[in-house]
Amino acid sequence: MTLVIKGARPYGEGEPVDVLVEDGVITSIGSVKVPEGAEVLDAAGQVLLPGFVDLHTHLREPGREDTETIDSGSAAAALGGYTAVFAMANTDPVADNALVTDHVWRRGQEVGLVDVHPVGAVTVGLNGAKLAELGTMAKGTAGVRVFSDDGVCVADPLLMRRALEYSTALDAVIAQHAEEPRLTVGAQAHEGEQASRLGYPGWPASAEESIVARDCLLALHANARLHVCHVSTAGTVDVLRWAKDRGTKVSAEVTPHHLLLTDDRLDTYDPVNKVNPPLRTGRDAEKLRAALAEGVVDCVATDHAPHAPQDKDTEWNAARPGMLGLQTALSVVVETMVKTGLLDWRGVARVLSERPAEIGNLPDHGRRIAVGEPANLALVDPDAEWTVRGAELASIAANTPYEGMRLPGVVTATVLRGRITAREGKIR
Ligand SMILES: NC(=O)N[C@@H](CC(=O)O)C(=O)O
Ligand SMILES: [Zn+2]
Ligand SMILES: [Zn+2]
Repeated sequence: MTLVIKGARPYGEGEPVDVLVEDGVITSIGSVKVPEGAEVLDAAGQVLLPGFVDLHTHLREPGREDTETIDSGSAAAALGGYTAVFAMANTDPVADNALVTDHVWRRGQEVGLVDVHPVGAVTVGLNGAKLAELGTMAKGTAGVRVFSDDGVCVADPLLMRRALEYSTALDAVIAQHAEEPRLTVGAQAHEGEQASRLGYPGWPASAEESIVARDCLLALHANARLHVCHVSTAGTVDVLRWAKDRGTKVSAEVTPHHLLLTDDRLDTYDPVNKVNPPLRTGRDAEKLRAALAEGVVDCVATDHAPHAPQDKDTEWNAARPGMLGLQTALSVVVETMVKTGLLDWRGVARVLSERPAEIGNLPDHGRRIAVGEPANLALVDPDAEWTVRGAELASIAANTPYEGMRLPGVVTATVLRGRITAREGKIR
């Protein structure tokens, strides 16, 4: 299996080069004579990046295969430039045991488009009452290294403390959906002017920030690793900075939608904009962008959350929160971070690939583009634009908030272990 990527610029830097890939490994970079029988990817004018890694995806299998499967979600991921994704545990049944986590891993490998790493639940049934068997999931075929009750918060501080303590022995990380549930009862939108005007019960910033602060302290005292899911407020950035300065082993992600969208969009009452945590203010989005550029927020994770029309196209209060993200993430990062001069392509590689691979403990993803390294790669046309159409995305569900938007940056090919998984918008 030989592949030559012709004329790409790694990290968008320097002169165009050819990259030779043999048996899944980069074996030469420079001017490459195409070996007989080799596949050629013409990459003139394109940026070559390490394949993206998504720490936060909802694939809905098992349980809601009418909205997304490991198959359809893997296709969306490959088309979005991803070579590895972490599938959240809030499925039905919940991924709170090795039977489910090993199934998700094996099914992902069968599909073969992207490495699907199951996230294990922290508590049995996501009920927040009893720790799940983290050790059994870690020792299974899937080798689970990320645990989360995402969708709900591990609100009990004693249970969170135990989970953090236990995770250190497994070399794992606890990813927290930071939402103090007592502060968000009935909440429908970011607590602020816009929610008051529209008459929605508010989701206060303090519900997120208080849990992040608490968990940082728990992690610091346990010398454990904490990952904060979908950071959405300016105040959380301040808490993270404080915790990191004190040596807390905390990492954090921001979603593309919290970088680009604000609660201004709620004027239309369209539930496509309903998400948890809610879209915040322009000031929050601006601070999140700066924090991502600086590294206080480590990476971008999609929180790709497919929903069926009957659960989403309803009146606002009844609609499920969440939005698609896998195929639009790169473009939203280009729009918010590259076009604004906050990140160069090296920075894009850091926030979409290198840091998430480190946090998720994936040794073969997020690697340097260099000889001897595994060929997990994404090729991006930096000058192209495209118009988002939910119906055309690979996901079964179509709940994209970017419908009809024109966005910059097109993923033209994705390579997993030397094999092309997506090319020119089509799955291979
Ligand atoms: N983000 C969301 O609004 N929804 C997620 C759950 C979650 O990430 O909290 C989902 O599973 O649909
Ligand atoms: Zn969540
Ligand atoms: Zn989520």
